[in-house]
Amino acid sequence: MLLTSPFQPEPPYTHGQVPRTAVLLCNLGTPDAPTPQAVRRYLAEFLSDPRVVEIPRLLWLLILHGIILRTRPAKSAAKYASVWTKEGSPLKVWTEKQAKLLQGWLGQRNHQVKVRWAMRYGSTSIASQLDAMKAEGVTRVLIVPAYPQYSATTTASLCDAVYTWATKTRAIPEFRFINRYHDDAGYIAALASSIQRYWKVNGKPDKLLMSFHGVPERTLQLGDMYHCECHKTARLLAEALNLGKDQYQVSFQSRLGRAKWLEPYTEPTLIAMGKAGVKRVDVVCPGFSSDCLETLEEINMEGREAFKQAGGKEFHYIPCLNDDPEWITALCNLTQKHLQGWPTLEVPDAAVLQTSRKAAVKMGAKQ
Ligand SMILES: C=CC1=C(C)c2cc3[nH]c(cc4nc(cc5[nH]c(cc1n2)c(C)c5CCC(=O)O)C(CCC(=O)O)=C4C)c(C)c3C=C
Ligand SMILES: [Fe+2]
Ligand SMILES: [Fe+2]
Repeated sequence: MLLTSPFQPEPPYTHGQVPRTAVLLCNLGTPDAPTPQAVRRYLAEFLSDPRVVEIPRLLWLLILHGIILRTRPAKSAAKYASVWTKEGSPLKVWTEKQAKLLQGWLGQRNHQVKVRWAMRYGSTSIASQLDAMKAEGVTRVLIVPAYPQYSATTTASLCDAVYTWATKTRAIPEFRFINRYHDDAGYIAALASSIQRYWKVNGKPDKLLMSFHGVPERTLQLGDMYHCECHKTARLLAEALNLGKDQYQVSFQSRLGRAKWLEPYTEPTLIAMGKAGVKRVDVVCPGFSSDCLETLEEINMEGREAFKQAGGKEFHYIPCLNDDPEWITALCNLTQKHLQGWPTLEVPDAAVLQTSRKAAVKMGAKQ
């Protein structure tokens, strides 16, 4: 039966049992290839987002197009090439794997929930995944950011992408957003276990450096709680590891531009440690749930080099949680908690469907 009225039920409603609740695991995004052209495309979209760079628009667009997009893509592409895998960019590979595992974990608990993954910038966009979900008859979507700490530059920007898609959509699904899980017990325990496992094999360092992605300091003055959430994660992690205040440090990496960002910066911290006679430092990046350019290249390559050149002897990089089973379990528990009240196994109501069809026909819809 073909209906053309505004009350037209969407196709999946006319079929049998369909999963109608979905989870969308969202990460930042990454270039399609480690080439200057692909990196330029990615950076142009990323750095044009007013959530990411909050300086007067015209001035920024001049700097972005006049300087940054002329110089950075080639340099960044070479860095991406140094971490690229056969399957593609590590950020994409891990995010895809996490979504697959989360689907399996939730399935084991008898949830008829479809799990998809998306990137805020670049391919496998949030809009394309929401379109695909709608085509599958999904009516409720839980947005799960890959960022444990809330920042307007990342988390809020994901929300913007969802809302923008919604402005162009007639029948909008119900949405829920997880904003933060920086102090989630499962996330902290997974981090602590992965570090303890690493130390069991490799011994312990003189210092553990917990390096988080930086943001401009101004965002803190404007009310972004990111800085505080990173420090809370670090404190809880140190407590779980039984570390004294002199055994760990927090720093912020990946600064871009000349403005002051959250301090202390990671690289100068590593240099200061090397100069101060710290023999072994282990670096962990608790704010990144997947290894990516910022951890594999900036920390494990550039950071290592900086520490050693400053006189440090041993540098260890402790990988991100990636596909760690304890982490996937924590993600599953977190997801389940936020799905509460949403039936995740549902049979479409045939009576309601019949009534809406009759109403549509009455109003002139063709059969
Ligand atoms: C003004 C610039 C940037 C802000 C603010 C920012 C915040 C921010 N970013 C992440 C997570 C990631 N960033 C990644 C790469 C990356 N970040 C910036 C700039 C800002 N980030 C740039 C220009 C790049 C691209 C790489 C480069 O050219 O240096 C990545 C890795 C992407 C990958 O492909 O591997 C992640 C992840 C967070 C969590 C955050 C704020 C809290
Ligand atoms: Fe970034
Ligand atoms: Fe970087």
